Amino acid sequence: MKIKRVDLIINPNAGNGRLKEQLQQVVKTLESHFPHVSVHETYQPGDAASYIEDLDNETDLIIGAGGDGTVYEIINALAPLQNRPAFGIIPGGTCNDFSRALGISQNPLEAVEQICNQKFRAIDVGKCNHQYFLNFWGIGLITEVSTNINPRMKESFGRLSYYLSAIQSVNRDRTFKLKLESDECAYEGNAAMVLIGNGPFTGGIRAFFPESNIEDGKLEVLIIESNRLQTFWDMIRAKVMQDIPNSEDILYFQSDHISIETEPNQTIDCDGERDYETPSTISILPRHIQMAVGNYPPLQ
Ligand SMILES: Nc1ncnc2c1ncn2[C@@H]1O[C@H](COP(=O)(O)OP(=O)(O)OP(=O)(O)O)[C@@H](O)[C@H]1O
Repeated sequence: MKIKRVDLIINPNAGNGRLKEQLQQVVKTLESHFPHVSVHETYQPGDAASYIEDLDNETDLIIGAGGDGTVYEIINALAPLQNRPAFGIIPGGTCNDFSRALGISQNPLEAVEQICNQKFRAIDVGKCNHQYFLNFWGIGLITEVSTNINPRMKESFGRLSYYLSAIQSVNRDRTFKLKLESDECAYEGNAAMVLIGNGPFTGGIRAFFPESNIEDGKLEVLIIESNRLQTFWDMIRAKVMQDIPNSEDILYFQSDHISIETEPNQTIDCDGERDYETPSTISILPRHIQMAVGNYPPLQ
C-alpha cells in the first residue's frame, strides 16, 4: 500500500485537552513521513463523519486522534465506503480499547511513530443493523455501567471507574427476556447481560474476551443469565486461570451471525455509544478495513 495523502482528524477536547498539546509534534512527525498531511479538528459530534464525507475517497490514510467516541464515529463513516482508506488510531481518551487491540502505544507521540512505520493488517469489523463497531456490542448490565459513570468519577478514577460502576450495578435484579439465535447456539430465557466482542479489551483491560482475535472472522458471544456477584467472581477467576468461565450462569461461544430479540427492548451499548435499541442482527465483516498496527498482536 502506497500512502501519499494522510488526513488527521483530532478531537481537541478528548482526554481533557491533553492531545491538543501534542498536536504540533504529531503533525511534524507525519509530515516527515508523508508528502501530503491535512489536519481537521472536530468541534462537535458528527464532525469527523462530515470530514470523511467531504474527502470523497481522496485520501489514503485517515488517522483518528481522540477517545473511543471518535474512533466509533470514524469507523461508522469508513466501513460503508466502497473504497476504504486505511485507518490509524492515536489514543487520546480514557480507555482507548481498540488501539490496545492493535498494539498501538498509549503515548500519542509513540503511536504516531508506529503509524508512520506503515504496518497494516486487514481487521474484522462488527455490524449491527446499520451500525458498525470495532470493539463490542452489549445490552443489560454493560449499559448500566457506562450510564452510571459521571465525568467527575471518570476524571478521578479513569479506567477504574468502569469497574467501580460495574460493582455498583451487580446484584440489582434487572434481568430481561432474551431470544438469541445463531448457527452455534440458540438461547431463550432470562439474561442480565449479553456482550458480543470483536476486540479483547473492555474498559482498558482484557476483561471479557482476553483471547479474542480481530482477524478471525468471528465474534465472541457471552450471555450472563443472572446479576449475582458470584457470577462475576467466576468470570474474574476464569480470566486469571486463562480458561472459559465455568459457571452455570455463563454461556460462551463464537459465531459470525447472531440475531437478538428482547422483552422489553434494551438499549444497546456499541463501543460505548448508546443510540439504538434491540431487536438486532449482529454480524462480522471479515478483514474489512486496513488498520495501522504497532506491537501486534499485543502481549498478554
Ligand atoms: N470539539 C469537540 N467538543 C465536544 N465534543 C466533541 C468534539 N469533537 C468530538 N466530540 C465528540 O465527543 C465525544 C467523545 O469524544 P472522545 O471519545 O473522542 O473523547 P473522550 O470522551 O475524552 O474519550 P473517552 O470516552 O475514551 O474518555 C465523541 O462522540 C465526539 O464525536
